Amino acid sequence: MKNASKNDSSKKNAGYKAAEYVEDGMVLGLGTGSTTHYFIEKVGMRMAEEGIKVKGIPTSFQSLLLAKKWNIPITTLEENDIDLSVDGADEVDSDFNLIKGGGAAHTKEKIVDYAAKEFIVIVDESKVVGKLGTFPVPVEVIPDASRVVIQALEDMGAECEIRMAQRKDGPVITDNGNFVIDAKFSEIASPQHLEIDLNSIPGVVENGIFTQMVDRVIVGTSDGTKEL
Ligand SMILES: O=C[C@H](O)[C@H](O)[C@H](O)COP(=O)(O)O
Repeated sequence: MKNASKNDSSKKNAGYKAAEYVEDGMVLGLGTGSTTHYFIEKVGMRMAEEGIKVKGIPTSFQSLLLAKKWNIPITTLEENDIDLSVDGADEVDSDFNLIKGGGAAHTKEKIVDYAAKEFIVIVDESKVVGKLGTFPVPVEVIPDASRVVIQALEDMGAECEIRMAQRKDGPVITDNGNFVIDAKFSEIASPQHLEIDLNSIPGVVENGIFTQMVDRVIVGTSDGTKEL
């Protein structure tokens, strides 16, 4: 699913630009993925070089490890509100609707990103689309419900695959112990409605459509950034 190294300088430009929005004392939502990697890196560098102090709420085990690497103190939603969350996306449209979950982290990401006072999305140009839906919608599902959820998704017109692990036999297991079904819809007419409809299938934990929550989209290019 991932397109990790291809657009690295664009991802770095986007991640580093987002780190300019971080202020001393902020609690940050730390998204997941190869673009957010650069945001976390730059926040860590600013802490070391400028002496700013922040705390982070990771959205995955991957972002927890990265935060630890850069000495960003970890906190939780129990203890703190989030000032700013920064996260990547697999697709973003002109209304700032997103598909996320290419790294199977969308459930925690949605909790953290929705809870933030400000949410910035960082992408390279390949993620900007006219209409969502080329990228299949990741749907996290309780393992026992997989078959019936696939049936319900197919009834809604999707082609479905349980996401398979690499270097492990069998399905990807999320940080929450669940499976991910990648659901390819031929058309997503209304992201808002689909986001709600998918979550009303019993057994679905969360889906990767994010709507009505993004404040700013920073697009990294090979020589800088632009905003949508
Ligand atoms: O589950 C993973 C996340 O939603 C990522 O933020 C998304 O897949 C984008 O990742 P990347 O920046 O690696 O393309």
